[in-house]
Amino acid sequence: MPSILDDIVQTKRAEVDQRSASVSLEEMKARALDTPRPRNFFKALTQPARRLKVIAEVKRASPSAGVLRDDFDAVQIAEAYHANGAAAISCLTDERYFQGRLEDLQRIKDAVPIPVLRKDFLIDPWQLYESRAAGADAVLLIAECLREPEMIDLLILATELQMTTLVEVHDLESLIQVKPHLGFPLPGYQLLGINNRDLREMTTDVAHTIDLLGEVPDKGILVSESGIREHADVAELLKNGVYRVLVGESLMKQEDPGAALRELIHGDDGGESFNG
Ligand SMILES: O=P(O)(O)OC[C@@H](O)[C@@H](O)c1c[nH]c2ccccc12
Repeated sequence: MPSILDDIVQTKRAEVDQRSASVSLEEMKARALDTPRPRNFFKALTQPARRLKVIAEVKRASPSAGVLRDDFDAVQIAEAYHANGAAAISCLTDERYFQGRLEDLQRIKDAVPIPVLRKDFLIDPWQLYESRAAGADAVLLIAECLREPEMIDLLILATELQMTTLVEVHDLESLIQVKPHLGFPLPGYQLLGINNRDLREMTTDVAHTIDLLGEVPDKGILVSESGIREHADVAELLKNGVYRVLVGESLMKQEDPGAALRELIHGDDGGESFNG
């Protein structure tokens, strides 16, 4: 069954062709190498181990949910996330499907001291240079969007650029395919994301992460992504040894995303904390 990913990737290819016609690969590379060294996203997510780490996502809209909030100030939301316990920020930069902007990432990077992930559909080296030039500390590579040799090339380039890669899979097959490349070309640069959202059915189920755990080579680099709505979801993941989560929609939909993040981390009884 075709998924929306096929459409998105096609749009991205056209976008990259168009944009690289006005800014050449060489020029983008020069801009990237002229940017300060990235913050260590990998370390922020893995140290100390066995401690809940939340990547809080700044996302205005999504194909599955439409516009998530009307009053949207990317920097203000990122600052609220930082003040309420986020280990890192994820910023959607895709314009067409998520109403994001690369400029949001740039402004967030300047405003908060924690590392920032560029959440987009990255399929071409030009986009990795562009990410680094915009201040991204980490990039997303989605296994279902890339052939294996493309994944390998992009993993090498991201590492050369000193950015962490979040390697995302949904399907079991993709997980089996990417497994040997985690820790490549250098350990300490790749995290594994399991996306709980089924892009064909447009459904999410947190249990999906737990279902795939048997094939996860190292839980210490695992991030459970999507559909995490409340503290009970986090508690269930922690019980299964999953300490890292990526959360967007459930926070963005609340009037006060910072307070929502605090509640997600600690539970609304205010007492029980997995963060100590
Ligand atoms: O908003 P949610 O359900 O909390 O999910 C966040 C994040 O996992 C989701 O935005 C996402 C996961 N993988 C992606 C790839 C591209 C764009 C977006 C995504």
